[in-house]
Amino acid sequence: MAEAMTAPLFEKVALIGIGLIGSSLARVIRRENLANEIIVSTRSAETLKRAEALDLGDAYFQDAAQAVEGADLVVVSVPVGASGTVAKAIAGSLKPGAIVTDVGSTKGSVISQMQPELPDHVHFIPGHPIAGTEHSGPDAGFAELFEGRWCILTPPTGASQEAVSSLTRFWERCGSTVEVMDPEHHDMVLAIVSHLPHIIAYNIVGTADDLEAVTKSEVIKYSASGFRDFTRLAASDPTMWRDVCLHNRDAILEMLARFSEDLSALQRAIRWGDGDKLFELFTRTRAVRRSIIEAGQDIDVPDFGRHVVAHPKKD
Ligand SMILES: NC(=O)C1=CN([C@@H]2O[C@H](COP(=O)(O)OP(=O)(O)OC[C@H]3O[C@@H](n4cnc5c(N)ncnc54)[C@H](O)[C@@H]3O)[C@@H](O)[C@H]2O)C=CC1
Ligand SMILES: O=C(O)C(=O)Cc1ccc(O)cc1
Repeated sequence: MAEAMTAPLFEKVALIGIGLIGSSLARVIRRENLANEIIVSTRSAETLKRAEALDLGDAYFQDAAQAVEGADLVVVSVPVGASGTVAKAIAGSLKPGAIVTDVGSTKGSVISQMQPELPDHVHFIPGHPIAGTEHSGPDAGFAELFEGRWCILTPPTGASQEAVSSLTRFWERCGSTVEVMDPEHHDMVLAIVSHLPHIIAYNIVGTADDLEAVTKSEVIKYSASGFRDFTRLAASDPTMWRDVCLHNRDAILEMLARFSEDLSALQRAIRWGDGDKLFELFTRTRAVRRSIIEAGQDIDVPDFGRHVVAHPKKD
């Protein structure tokens, strides 16, 4: 009975892209015995060599088409702007009945890039683990990344329930809880909870960096304040976040417009000395933080930090 619990879910898994997310998957797949064979593929020869040195898989291919041959599960973990190129490259080599999924931070755009390229004989079930760090590359990954996190699946209408269940079981064995959602809803929700915070962080750190010409090293010197939290997000991978901004454009612009209005109201309250308004807002936002902690959804940042320090960026 115990053996059935730990039996591999897939015979052969192909991981296309072996950065933070792909390499975390490789590690958890091996640790949890989720597949008999792990095939690793990535565009750059240097990254592929590094993945091999880290012993992340059983076979390594620069050519994604070769990598997916005979695979039961294909996980595409590349910057969202590269999804269409990858789908086109693998389309002709996919095994009938294979599940093709991705981990991209945007869903509408990934679906419109990948869906038209993929053959009808595969099950395309897009996904997004809500788990990550500001680090990238194969060294940055770790098997525990998905533990206690959400993973959102956005299956197209008419998708095979069996394929959705199979992918759900996979993510559950990685430690995540799965939620199914429409891609449009996903993109709107993620715009406010993930994309905007990163954009705001990039902006505030950029502004401080511009000011540094005037204040010299004071930005670094006094950064053990609120600014430091923003610098972690603003250290995230530039390619990944450029693609997120370009590929969730409408939802991000809508949220940014709302954010700007609220910022103007805050600016007005400060200008006119409206202490009540400031106090009311700060009390409301403090309650949001408390409910996140009560729901057990706060990320232990120091622990995260400690772990990723041991796995510095390498891509
Ligand atoms: N970094 C994070 O915290 C999270 C990222 N994601 C999503 O996961 C995906 C991957 O992100 P990371 O692993 O963080 O990125 P990463 O930069 O660590 O790794 C990306 C990988 O894709 C490869 N790659 C790039 N273009 C390629 C192409 N055309 N063909 C084949 N391989 C290609 C790179 O060589 C690298 O191995 C992105 O779509 C991102 O939006 C999702 C959740 C969290
Ligand atoms: O590092 C952080 O705080 C993150 O927010 C990680 C992250 C980045 C992108 C995603 O699509 C999901 C999670």
